[in-house]
Amino acid sequence: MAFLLRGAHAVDPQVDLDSVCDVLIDDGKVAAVGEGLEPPEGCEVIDARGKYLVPGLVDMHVHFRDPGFEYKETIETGARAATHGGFTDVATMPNTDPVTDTGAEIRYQLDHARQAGLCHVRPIGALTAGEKGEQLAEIGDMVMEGACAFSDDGHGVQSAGMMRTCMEYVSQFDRVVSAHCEIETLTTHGVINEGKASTRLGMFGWPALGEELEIYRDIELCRLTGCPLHIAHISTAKGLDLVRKAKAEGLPVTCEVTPHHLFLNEDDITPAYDTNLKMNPPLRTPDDMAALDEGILDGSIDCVVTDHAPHAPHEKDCEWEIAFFGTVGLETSLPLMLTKLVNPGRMSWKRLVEVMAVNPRQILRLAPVRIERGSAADLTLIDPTAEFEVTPDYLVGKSKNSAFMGWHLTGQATDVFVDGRRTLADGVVA
Ligand SMILES: NC(=O)N[C@@H](CC(=O)O)C(=O)O
Ligand SMILES: [Zn+2]
Ligand SMILES: [Zn+2]
Repeated sequence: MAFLLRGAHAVDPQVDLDSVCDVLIDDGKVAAVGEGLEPPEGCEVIDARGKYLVPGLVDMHVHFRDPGFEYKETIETGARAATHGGFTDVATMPNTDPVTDTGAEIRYQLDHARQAGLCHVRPIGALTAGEKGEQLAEIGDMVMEGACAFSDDGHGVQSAGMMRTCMEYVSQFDRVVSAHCEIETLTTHGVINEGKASTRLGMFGWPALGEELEIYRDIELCRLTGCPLHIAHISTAKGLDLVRKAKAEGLPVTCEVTPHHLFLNEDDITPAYDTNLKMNPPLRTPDDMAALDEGILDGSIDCVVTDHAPHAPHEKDCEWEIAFFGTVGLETSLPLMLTKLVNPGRMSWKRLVEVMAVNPRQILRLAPVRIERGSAADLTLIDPTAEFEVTPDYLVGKSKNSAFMGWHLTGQATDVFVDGRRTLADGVVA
């Protein structure tokens, strides 16, 4: 099937493209980019005037809960949510049951993703067997089967010696270690950021120091081992300063931020105590939020990820202390970035494409996708003016635990193409 997208504003900093043009998709590839293109026989013409066309969006940190917790999300329902959110690629974290720590588990995910037939699913393998932090996982086997990166996300690897071994081992392959930075002896029992929020509410605090110390440790291990390091869901101003310094020294260090840490802080938790605002790491202070905002705009933060963490109603509809950690995010990430940063003119479209498409592909060692002849036709078409409210019905994923429920947002993906197949058509998942 061929498609001619007419009159979209195409943005791709990789080929210095930022103009209104036509794009022809044929045989899974971008077949032509130009003005006044004529549709070949049997080609579907899509009126894309007023919309933006960008290289397909990538979310390099999601939890699809499959296998093991399919009541929260499956690879199929997660892929539907990703597609609805405008993504062509997602990288899935290995804290499944069993943990994704062997080649067979990587193959399971790729097989199920193929059956779903929507976005590309790029499995991240565990660093240690069972994410127990004791023995190396089958890292070589997982590379062979297609693991795009390695992480024990859900925890930090607590032992510095074990983390060193992991990084030495991974450094033999062209892969990055994504580190959930948290020293658990500092965060045990914590349910909310330590400081004003924990004191006022009388709840166990979760200190920023737990993240900052482990970021420091992992940067030094990166220096020692040469293994590329990616800091997952960075949430503190000091942690970001450490990443900035490491980058300035030329170390192979990158980091990501979530929309919830960019657009919410600990003061948003009261008065409602909405447990959808309980996540790991916790919402931090307004000052941390301001530092992350600066970091995503100035290039210190490399990409935006959702940490899409689906949970069932009974795991959230309870007291704050016992609620599970996490919020879904795939279907609100792009709309939030547009509403809060791009539409008000604080972030350029070029920068949006860098943080949501170009940089995550680089970090995951995926082939680049460009809006130029011959590239894979993995593309996202965006209506920056579409207004909607985040409601349970708007979310097509299996779980509805969104920290942004009830928000009014402007801008969303209308169409997605994956290898030239139209997986989202006028806002409807194929
Ligand atoms: N972020 C969360 O609050 N939860 C994640 C775990 C994680 O990303 O560390 C989960 O798997 O539920
Ligand atoms: Zn994590
Ligand atoms: Zn996570």
